[in-house]
Amino acid sequence: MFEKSTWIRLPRNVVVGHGVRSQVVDVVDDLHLQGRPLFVTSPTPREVAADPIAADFEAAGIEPAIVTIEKATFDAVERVIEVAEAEGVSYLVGIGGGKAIDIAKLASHHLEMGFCSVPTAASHDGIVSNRGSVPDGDSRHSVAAEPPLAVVADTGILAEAPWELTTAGCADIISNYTAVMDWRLAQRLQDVEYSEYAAALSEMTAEILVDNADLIRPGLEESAWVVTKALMSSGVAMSIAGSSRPASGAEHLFSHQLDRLAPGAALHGHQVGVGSIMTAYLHQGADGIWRAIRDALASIDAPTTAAELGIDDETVIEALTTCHEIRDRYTILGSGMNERAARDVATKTGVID
Ligand SMILES: NC(=O)C1=CN([C@@H]2O[C@H](COP(=O)(O)OP(=O)(O)OC[C@H]3O[C@@H](n4cnc5c(N)ncnc54)[C@H](OP(=O)(O)O)[C@@H]3O)[C@@H](O)[C@H]2O)C=CC1
Ligand SMILES: O=C(CO)COP(=O)(O)O
Ligand SMILES: [Zn+2]
Repeated sequence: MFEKSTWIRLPRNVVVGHGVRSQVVDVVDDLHLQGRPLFVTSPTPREVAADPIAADFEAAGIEPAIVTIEKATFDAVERVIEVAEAEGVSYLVGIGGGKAIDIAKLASHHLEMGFCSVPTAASHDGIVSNRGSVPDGDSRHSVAAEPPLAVVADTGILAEAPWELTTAGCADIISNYTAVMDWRLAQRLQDVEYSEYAAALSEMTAEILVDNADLIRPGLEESAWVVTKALMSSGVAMSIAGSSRPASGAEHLFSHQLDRLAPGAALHGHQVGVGSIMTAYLHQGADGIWRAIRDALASIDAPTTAAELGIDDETVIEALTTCHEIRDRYTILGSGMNERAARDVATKTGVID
């Protein structure tokens, strides 16, 4: 008898466009969310978005509680939970980059409350996904969490955010190519759970972004539009899969390990982009897609070398040779690369000198 079942949890309202920040009140109303919200934000997003949105709520007769967090830590998640309980709020709104949104996501999961995502930076595909990522001891990768009930992405705000945040979001999407290669490999060799729909959506998202790379330029609001739609699509692929597999393979292992070895040196998306150049080479060799990935990254001003990441060559080698250990996720790295092989791929792809 066929007994498989699946739950795909997706946002109900996705609103993207110029000036849609002022529609957060309407979106919440449309979802029939009652009572007071708790806004979870961080310092700059508070100024550019959370305070004006709070004014819209006040004008509608709803007084939001606000927590401003400085760092993505479990202490911050605890603080948000405490404030939510003390203020008697009934839903959360994460307003900011990945830090604020992931903290709101994890807190809402714990509180069993709905939450809405209002990104102020198109910096990675966690803005829509059902995955939350907050450093936990040595662990840096995402865990299952609450997906947002709604996403409101104001392209006016996203276009004014620092350009490198947008190029990081693009690179996170471009890395879907190698994430899907790893997922297919793991399915063939380890029979891991696999969704052709999620894999196809993730790959197609990377393709569309690369095909539109010439629209991705600083100061162009259309760039924010193209990138945000890709981030949404990639987040949906993760929700369909019920895991981050469609958007996270060995290139993400490499990035998570860099986060431990060189904390804060580079943005998540930039690290996975450089990782993707190398893991594409490992999958397909010299004549494969690695050059196209490198050229697409270069064309949008994303880093393609260790030096551009601000990370030294030896740290790249250490991350490459150890990152297979950090998670139970089968990838092209198998049971690990030795130092010579790591140096070879990093040199041949120009990531190190
Ligand atoms: N859930 C998932 O699948 C994933 C989650 N992540 C998580 O996301 C976080 C990283 O995300 P990221 O967005 O880079 O980090 P942040 O939220 O820290 O934002 C990066 C920087 O951009 C600033 N900023 C945000 N929006 C604007 C704006 N509109 N204008 C000017 N500055 C702005 C922030 O300011 P300020 O410091 O004032 O807040 C911060 O300094 C990490 O915690 C990581 O673990 C990463 C990948 C995937
Ligand atoms: O960043 C992600 C997808 O782009 C999430 O992946 P991880 O599960 O590896 O954290
Ligand atoms: Zn990512």
